[in-house]
Amino acid sequence: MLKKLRTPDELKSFSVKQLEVLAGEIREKIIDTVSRTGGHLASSLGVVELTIALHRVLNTPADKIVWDVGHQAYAHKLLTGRLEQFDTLRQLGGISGFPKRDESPYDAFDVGHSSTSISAALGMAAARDCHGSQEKVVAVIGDGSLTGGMAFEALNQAGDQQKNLIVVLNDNEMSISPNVGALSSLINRKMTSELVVRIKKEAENFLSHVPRIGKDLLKVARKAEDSLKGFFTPGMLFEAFGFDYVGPLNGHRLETLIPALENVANLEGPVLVHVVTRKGKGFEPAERNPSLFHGVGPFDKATGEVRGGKGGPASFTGVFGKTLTAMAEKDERIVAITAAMLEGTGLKEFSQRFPQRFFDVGIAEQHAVTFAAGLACQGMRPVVALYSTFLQRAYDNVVHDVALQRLPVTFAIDRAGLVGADGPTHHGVFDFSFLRHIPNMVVMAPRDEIELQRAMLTATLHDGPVAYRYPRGQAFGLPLPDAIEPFAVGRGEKLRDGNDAVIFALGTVCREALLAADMLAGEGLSVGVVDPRFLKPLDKELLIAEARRTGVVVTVEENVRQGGFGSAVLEMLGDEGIAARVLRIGLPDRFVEQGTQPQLHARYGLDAEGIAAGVRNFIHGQTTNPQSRASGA
Ligand SMILES: Cc1ncc(C[n+]2csc(CCOP(=O)(O)OP(=O)(O)O)c2C)c(N)n1
Ligand SMILES: CC(=O)[C@@H](O)[C@H](O)COP(=O)(O)O
Ligand SMILES: [Mg+2]
Repeated sequence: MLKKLRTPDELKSFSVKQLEVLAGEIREKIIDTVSRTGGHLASSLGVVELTIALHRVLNTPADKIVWDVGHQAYAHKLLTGRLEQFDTLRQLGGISGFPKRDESPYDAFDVGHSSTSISAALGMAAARDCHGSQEKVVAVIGDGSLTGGMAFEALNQAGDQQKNLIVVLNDNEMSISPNVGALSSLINRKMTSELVVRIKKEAENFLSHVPRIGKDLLKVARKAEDSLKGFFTPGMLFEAFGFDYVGPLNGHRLETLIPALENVANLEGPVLVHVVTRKGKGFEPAERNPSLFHGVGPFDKATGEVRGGKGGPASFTGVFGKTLTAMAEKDERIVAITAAMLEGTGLKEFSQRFPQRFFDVGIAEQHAVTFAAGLACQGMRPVVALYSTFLQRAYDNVVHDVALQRLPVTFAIDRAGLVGADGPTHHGVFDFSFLRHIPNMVVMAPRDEIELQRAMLTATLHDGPVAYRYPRGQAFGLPLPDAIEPFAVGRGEKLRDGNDAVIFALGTVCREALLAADMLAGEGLSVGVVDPRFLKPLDKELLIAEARRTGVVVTVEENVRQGGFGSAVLEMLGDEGIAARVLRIGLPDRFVEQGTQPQLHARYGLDAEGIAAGVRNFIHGQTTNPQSRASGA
């Protein structure tokens, strides 16, 4: 059936039985493909019926479906003409793991970061009303993504404007890990007993003071099933925002889901449809362990065993998590904060060892940073572990709430550089540029895991904001020393002498620069390598001395060239009046596509061969890096 389907419009002629068969085929295709490509399996499996029902009821692409995060849109892709390309999912040159307007007219909004769907859908609804057209606009948001503040900013405006807008809340009680926060307790109707007692007291107090009807209301409330626990429904929350509330609906029963959505589609004003689904539905290992199968690498579809999961060096994330836990044993001021990325940021062990000093704030990066600022004001040493791409959300909080007050907040920036298959929404290639101009910040990029530990200790000893960044994936397997030695702030290290040119390589690219220098030595070129360690403050003395000595400088960074480390070196040399030729190797002024990390490093001249080619050409007089030119820099 899936093979024969040409457009989602054809779903309108299918019986519910046929649609159920189709759902099975879609699941099979998703499991089979993701078992080879890796990807966001559990979230996509959970919304197969919901996706079918939406496409059956709506007239897409005229009607708009705005997926939040977009990691659950695989069924949507299969229903909207991408079956043939589906095997290329998340591969270099293949289809994206997220909705993309360039990829299909059915993809209404580009996404990858969470909590944007209601804002974007409301914008579309407002535009529709300006144009005087009639299309329907639907935002589909998960319970995890609803913890992001932007979702509430949008609900606030939507309830006020009363535009025709449908928000589908896909409630599977999971973010990547189990969902957190008071809101999730309300939505899942699993209020903790303290919360129930508190609400009960407050509500009874309130109701007993309502003139005339208060006492009756109180009686009703008391009689309600499970006392007041049953009286408070998630619907009340959304109704308070001016939405009509429909639900909770079983998100896997097409025979009830379709008519319910048909009714909703005819309602006026904003409507919130609460749909309950099971993350990983239809693949037992994913249902059992939805966190593992949230974003998973290739696996054996017969057993659910994830391939290549064990063995090999620890990841940078793993070294960070272990080291922070060890440091927290010695320093009681250290607390750790994650924004819904417990496993992703390596904080699981810390959370178990120090439950009182660990905070998962939900998908709320801005709040995470300002919350850390509050902790720091009161003498704690908060470490906010965020992916580079998600820290973008909290830029003003870093500036205004942390740096301005010179608060000792540490930013542990994971997934810095090119992350691979998630692609342009997730590459962490801007943090050098958006951090280095902030006064009071210290910014480090360790070249390996030993240096990561040193950066971590340096951060806890420094009385002000510090950031250090490290990449996705395995570290180099270096033996970690028993004692960690902190850096002197602003001091780099010369790793190799050379007279024809010097490479300043910041971060894990340093290792590739050393390999490049080896290659060039084989060709008779003498190239030095310096690890600057600090993006800010720069080790001026060392960098200027090396620039003066060789007169030929090559900077290397896994960040956009605009405003990054190379720019900092150019500014320094300009300010100091040093005449040196400078080549900047880094990422171009455009969004980098998806692909494996090695593929992308090679494409953008950031591996040893690429760096060697750039340096060789530059020494021989070519003024720009050929790799960057070929890739559009
Ligand atoms: C701003 C931002 N922070 C963090 C993430 C990482 N992330 C992706 S999906 C996800 C959980 C989303 O949970 P939910 O919306 O409930 O969707 P589900 O996977 O349960 O279907 C998180 C934390 C993100 N994409 N964007
Ligand atoms: C959709 C999303 O934002 C996350 O699931 C992200 O893909 C996780 O990335 P890692 O696999 O690097 O943890
Ligand atoms: Mg969820």
